[in-house]
Amino acid sequence: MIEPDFSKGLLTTVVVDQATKDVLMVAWMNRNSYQKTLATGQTWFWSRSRQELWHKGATSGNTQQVVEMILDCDQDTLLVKVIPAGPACHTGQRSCFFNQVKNFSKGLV
Ligand SMILES: N=c1c2ncn([C@@H]3O[C@H](COP(=O)(O)OP(=O)(O)OP(=O)(O)O)[C@@H](O)[C@H]3O)c2ncn1[C@@H]1O[C@H](COP(=O)(O)O)[C@@H](O)[C@H]1O
Ligand SMILES: [Mg+2]
Ligand SMILES: [Zn+2]
Repeated sequence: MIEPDFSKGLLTTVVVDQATKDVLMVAWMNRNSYQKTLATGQTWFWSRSRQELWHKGATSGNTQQVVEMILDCDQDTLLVKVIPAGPACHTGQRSCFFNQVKNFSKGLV
């Protein structure tokens, strides 16, 4: 099995909805959370702010069932395709990405 490269630190992890392809959240994994994710089929992260192992949904119930894990070309970023049990974001939004900065698409073809 291909192995992640932890030599530069935590694995940046992009979580997408398997069905809609929406980006749900970006978080970080250490070796332990990576192994836990592989072993359990649910997402586990290393919370940088709380400095603790974090099983996504442990308190909210909004766990993420892993469908596929893909490493990028140099193995330092992980894409995880999931089936979410509920909103990914602690605000209740489905995705953490709802703060539109600017939309340049008007007038583009
Ligand atoms: N549930 C979430 C959650 N879901 C998605 N995210 C995103 O995950 C990112 C990475 O989390 P980190 O803890 O590593 O946060 P960070 O970016 O280093 O620092 P902060 O943003 O926390 O200041 C956050 O920036 C959010 O964009 C969340 N970040 C934090 N939580 C908290 O996690 C706790 C447990 O929630 P559940 O796992 O759903 O039970 C609750 O206290 C939630 O407030
Ligand atoms: Mg943050
Ligand atoms: Zn969020």
